Amino acid sequence: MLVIKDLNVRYPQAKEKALSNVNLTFENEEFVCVLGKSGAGKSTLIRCINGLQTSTSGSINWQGLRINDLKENELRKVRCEMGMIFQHFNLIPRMNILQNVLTGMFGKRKPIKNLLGIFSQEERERAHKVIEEVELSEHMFRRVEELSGGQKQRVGIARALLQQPKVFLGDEPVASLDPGTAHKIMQLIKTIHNKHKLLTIINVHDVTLAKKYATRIIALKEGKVIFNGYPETFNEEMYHLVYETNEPAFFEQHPLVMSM
Ligand SMILES: Nc1ncnc2c1ncn2[C@@H]1O[C@H](COP(=O)(O)OP(=O)(O)OP(=O)(O)O)[C@@H](O)[C@H]1O
Repeated sequence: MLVIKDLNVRYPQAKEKALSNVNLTFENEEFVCVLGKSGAGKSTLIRCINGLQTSTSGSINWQGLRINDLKENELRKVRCEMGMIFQHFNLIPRMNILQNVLTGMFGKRKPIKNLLGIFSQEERERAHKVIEEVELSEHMFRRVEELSGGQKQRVGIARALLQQPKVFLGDEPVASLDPGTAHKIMQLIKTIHNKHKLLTIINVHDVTLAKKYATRIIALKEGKVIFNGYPETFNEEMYHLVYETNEPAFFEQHPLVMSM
């Protein structure tokens, strides 16, 4: 269980808080999508959860451990339990898929072994298995720079999966992809989420995707939680409030999209 209590984040020199009195509880195996306008605080929230961003006040408890009080080596262990995928993939372009995926193990190994690129047979086999899970086995030795965006995100997912995480975090993982590919990647994330029984927390801009895949939606506005509930209850009124727009909500106009 992940419990966030009275979390506040104010960046140095910032006038407003990026997160303001955030209180949230996540049960293991939930699939949560976080919505909000640009600048609402979504990335800050994700970065706080994996300890990349320190909080100004408040607490984050993961399985009874207070993340924001941990020393660097303890934090490293917690981060190993949190696989992360990114909008721009954060891969090493000149390295091949297998080499990129193997970096997912780095947190749990001796630095010298990482530096020399020494991996046991068992470690390589595990890497092959996760590459198979994201359906990239036949491209294993291709350089990442030659891949499409969707394939790159599959590599990112395989790398995170190799960590054997308990939490899967995504900071806009489908924002750089076309709508069809975005659906395929969300479907893959959901399949992996179900198979590995992960707690998944993902920032998305696309409400339709959130409503289709999430078991819960959280919406942030100016650093505050303004919606926390079932996807089906995130309605047009809430859409207008979150995105400060009078435009009709696409998902309400096209019920067929919801049944895709
Ligand atoms: N490193 C930083 N230093 C100062 N201010 C920051 C920093 N990172 C984010 N902010 C500010 O904190 C607020 C929340 O930003 P955050 O990136 O968390 O929002 P977001 O909802 O993820 O936005 P986007 O959808 O555009 O990625 C914004 O006002 C932003 O300008």
